[in-house]
Formats: sequence, C-alpha cells, structure tokens
Amino acid sequence: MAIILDGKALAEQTRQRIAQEVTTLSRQPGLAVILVGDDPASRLYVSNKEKDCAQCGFKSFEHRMAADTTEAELLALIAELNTNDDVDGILVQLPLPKHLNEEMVIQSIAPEKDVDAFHPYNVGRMSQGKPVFLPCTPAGVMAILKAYDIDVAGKDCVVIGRSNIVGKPMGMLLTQANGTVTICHSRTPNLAEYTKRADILVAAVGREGLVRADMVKEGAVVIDVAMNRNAAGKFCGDVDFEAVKAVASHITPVPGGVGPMTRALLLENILTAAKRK
Ligand SMILES: NC(=O)C1=CN([C@@H]2O[C@H](COP(=O)(O)OP(=O)(O)OC[C@H]3O[C@@H](n4cnc5c(N)ncnc54)[C@H](OP(=O)(O)O)[C@@H]3O)[C@@H](O)[C@H]2O)C=CC1
Ligand SMILES: Nc1nc(=O)c2c([nH]1)NC[C@@H]1CN(c3ccc(C(=O)N[C@@H](CCC(=O)O)C(=O)O)cc3)C=[N+]21
Ligand SMILES: [Mg+2]
Repeated sequence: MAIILDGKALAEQTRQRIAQEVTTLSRQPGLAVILVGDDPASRLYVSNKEKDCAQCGFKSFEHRMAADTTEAELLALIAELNTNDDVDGILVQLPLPKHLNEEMVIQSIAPEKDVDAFHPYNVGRMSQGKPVFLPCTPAGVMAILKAYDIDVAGKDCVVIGRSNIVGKPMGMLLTQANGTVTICHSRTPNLAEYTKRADILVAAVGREGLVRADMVKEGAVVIDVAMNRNAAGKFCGDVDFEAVKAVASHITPVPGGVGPMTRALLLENILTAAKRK
C-alpha cells in the first residue's frame, strides 16, 4: 500500500513556521484578493485564503466585484492596489468572467506583488531558473516531494496537463530538479504508454477517473493536482485513488494533498514580497 502524502499536515506546519516568522517583522504583510462574480468554488478558495492569512498574522483585503464589472473598473482597482503600501501581494481569483481578458489583467499586476507568479515577468524569471516568486501549485508539489525525501534527479517524470498555471510550470520545476520530463495533453495519443513509464506521475487535467491503476508503474509516486466534483458533490482528483494506491509507492489524496500546499506556497510568496519591501 502506498504512503499517503499528507499535504494538509505539511501545510499546517508551513503556516506555523510563517506565523512565527511574521512576529519578527516590523509590519504586517498584506494580501489583497479580488473576486469577480460569485462562483461558489472561488468563494470557498477565497474564504480559505483569508483564514490562512489570519492564522499567519497577515492582513487580508477582500475585494468582491460584480460579475458584470468592466475591464476598466478592474484595472483601476489593480492600479490602486499596486501603489498601496499595506498590500504586499495581489491575487485575482481565476477564472474571470468571459468578457474580461485574463492576460491583460494579469499583466497589469505589479510583478513585485504578483504572488501567484502568473505575470510574464515572473514566468520568465522562473523559466530561467531565477525565480522571484514560485508558482504556488507546482512549488507546493515540489515541497511535498522534498518533505518526503523523494528525489527527482534522474527520475522519469510525466505531467498530464500543460496549462500556464499548473502543467507547464510543473514540468519546468521538475526539469530544474534534474528530472527527465514528458508533458502530456489532450492531443497525446496512447496516454497510458507515457504514464506507465513514469517514476513520478503528476495529473493536472480536471477529469475524474482519468488515471487508472493499469496506467501506473509499480512503485511510482503519484501526485494528483486536480479538484473535480464527483457525482456525490465531493472533491475528487483525476486519479482512481483507491485502485492506484495499491500500485503506487506514494500518492496524494484529494482533498488533503496538493490543494492545501498551493495555499501554503501563496503564504510563502506573500512573506517573500513583504520582506523584499
Ligand atoms: N490543487 C490545486 O491547488 C489546484 C488545482 N487545480 C485543478 O487542476 C486541474 C487542472 O487545472 P488547469 O491546469 O487550470 O486546467 P486547464 O483546463 O487549464 O488544463 C487542463 C489540461 O489538461 C489537458 N487535458 C484535457 N483532457 C485531457 C485528456 N483526456 N488527456 C490528457 N490531457 C488532457 C488539456 O490539454 P490541452 O492543453 O490540449 O487542452 C490541458 O492542458 C483542474 O482540476 C483544476 O481544478 C488547478 C489549480 C490549483
Ligand atoms: N489566481 C488564482 N490562483 C490560484 O492559485 C487559483 C485560482 N486563481 N483559481 C482556482 C485555482 C484552484 N486553487 C486551489 C487552491 C486551494 C485548494 C484547496 O485548498 N483544496 C483543499 C480543499 C478545500 C476545502 O475543502 O476547503 C484540498 O484539496 O484539501 C484547491 C484549489 C487555486 N487556484
Ligand atoms: Mg485554465
């Protein structure tokens, strides 16, 4: 049976360490979260982030905007937050309503306050191996691997998914850790051919049941990034957890795996931003 990688416990340890460090600072770090519209999943994520901030001694400023907010209104708020000295980090909850241009909005965030690391400046820095902020979800995965002494160097790593916020930067960080990386996506024929050779398999698609036990090598480390809702309305990942845990050496649960670490890495980035000021 696989070892369950406990992201929830690791995130709690991380928050306690950050809360401790915050007491040594001369001012309170601050996060501004912008939520446009009222998607229930986004609301849940935002309220969790606020609890995390409170535990760490950070200020949090929530900006809720109507679903029909114009791009000009959103950009005006970001411009104000960019120059607001109480705000160290700015997070615009994604996805945005369709009429708003995500790329434009992300580019308008001051790179030194871009704690998601989505701005092209921060993406570029990370790609060159000189990150200012690390992308939260992929860096959260790397933190889990490190905490459990799972060495990436020389390993065959397969990432399923190539989004700008998860799959692509995940591949980059695994490459920088000296893994040999394959990135699969919706146009990959015979996905199982790739997944079966992986020593470290990361699933980041958003499709329940995508990764079955017969697609996983005996003893592989399986990381499930996805957050899907199953028929019962419960969170589940892309991996058939019950079957795959009999094959894998290590596996992340959903919930309780990568999600909490994404939030922990966000807190790390806010602390970094505050200390740089
Ligand atoms: N735990 C956490 O902290 C976080 C979890 N998530 C979750 O992770 C998942 C992925 O998020 P995100 O990257 O934003 O999603 P996107 O929808 O942006 O990307 C999904 C990727 O999966 C690929 N894909 C789709 N179908 C298949 C398939 N059948 N076989 C192989 N690849 C496929 C797509 O390929 P193509 O490029 O060809 O379209 C795409 O690259 C979601 O469930 C999301 O909710 C996201 C962020 C943080
Ligand atoms: N600008 C922006 N940055 C993001 O980082 C971002 C985003 N937009 N949009 C949505 C996705 C998704 N995401 C998650 C964060 C935490 C959990 C998380 O904490 N999950 C818990 C469960 C949550 C609960 O049950 O309360 C778990 O897996 O155990 C999940 C998903 C961040 N995202
Ligand atoms: Mg997306």
